[in-house]
Amino acid sequence: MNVRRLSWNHFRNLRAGEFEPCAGVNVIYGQNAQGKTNLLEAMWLFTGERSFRGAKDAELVLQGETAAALRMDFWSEGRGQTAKITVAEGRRTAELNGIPKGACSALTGKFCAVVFSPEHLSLVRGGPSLRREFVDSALCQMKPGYASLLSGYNRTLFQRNALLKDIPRHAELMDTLEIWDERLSQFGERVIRQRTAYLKALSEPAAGFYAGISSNRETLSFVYRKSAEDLRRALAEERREDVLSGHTGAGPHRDDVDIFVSGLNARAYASQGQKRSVVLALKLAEAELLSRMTGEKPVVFLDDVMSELDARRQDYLLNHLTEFQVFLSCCEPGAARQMKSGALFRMEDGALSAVPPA
Ligand SMILES: Nc1ncnc2c1ncn2[C@@H]1O[C@H](COP(=O)(O)OP(=O)(O)OP(=O)(O)O)[C@@H](O)[C@H]1O
Repeated sequence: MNVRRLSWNHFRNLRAGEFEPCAGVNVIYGQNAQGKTNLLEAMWLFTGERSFRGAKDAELVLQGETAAALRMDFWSEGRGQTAKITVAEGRRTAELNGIPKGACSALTGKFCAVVFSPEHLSLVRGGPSLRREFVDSALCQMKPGYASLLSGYNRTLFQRNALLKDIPRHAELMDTLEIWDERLSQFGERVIRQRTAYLKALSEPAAGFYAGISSNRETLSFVYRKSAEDLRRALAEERREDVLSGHTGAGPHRDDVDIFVSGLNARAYASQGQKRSVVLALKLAEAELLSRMTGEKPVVFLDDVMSELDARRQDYLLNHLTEFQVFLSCCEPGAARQMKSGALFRMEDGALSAVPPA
């Protein structure tokens, strides 16, 4: 899968323009606030997902204008395809190969990508919910039934928590808790099984990418940490505490993923560069698993990834991710000039220009 050509009109600070990236690594450099992330965001929207910055649709339109338009020619499913996105009146609509598709989510699965942005560092630095979210959103993409399983679990959890809050005022409700415990543990055990299996599959490519990024000097591993070994039993044993707190204390909504760099917990011990490398390895491994499933290599967007990485790690990203089409944004073109192949572009005040090889 790769992007052949992108054109834009009134998308954020990108007024009107187009570019034709190469099939390998494309480096977009420029000073702060020139539009590099905006360009990656424009391409990312063709995955059918929301902006990776969590932006509202109305914010995507150039200030003072009423609509933004994007057009992407890309290679997917063995043929050239064209998709268009229009952002107007606060919503995004799409067209694929000349056919109007309505909401942009209709593009899901047509153009696949993974993205690293500095906010994703909280995957290592932040609390457990972000790590659960990473696994859950990957599973939602890969396993069609997972989203409904997860929402079944969350719905049941919500209902059990509501009941826990009612019990102090209506003691007779205590007897009904058992039904919810049974339902919750059935959903919960399936969620745990799926997450564990995904992380097991992810561990080999993630370890491989991390070994590459660290020039084989460090290792990456992770384990799924359950809040209870036996969920059914934990729910029964902790009923009294749950009633007192009004919350369910055990279950996949409390689980975590422990990440280790060379055997040490990354959240507590990893350096800034190591944390960045961990997130990169996880994202690339996610791309690898997606490609094993779909038979297509997703496009990789790396926003502002180079800072805090030493020369060897930068070299890995620029010269060793040969299987993927990569878009990488950075402030300084220095490291990119060491690229053995690939293309270099300069972004200045929303205008993109190709920089000829030195
Ligand atoms: N809807 C919009 N209309 C006009 N300008 C916008 C809009 N949205 C964002 N911008 C402008 O785009 C610029 C930011 O672009 P972007 O986030 O792509 O920067 P960047 O080149 O990635 O910078 P950095 O290196 O700091 O991350 C800012 O100047 C911002 O004001």
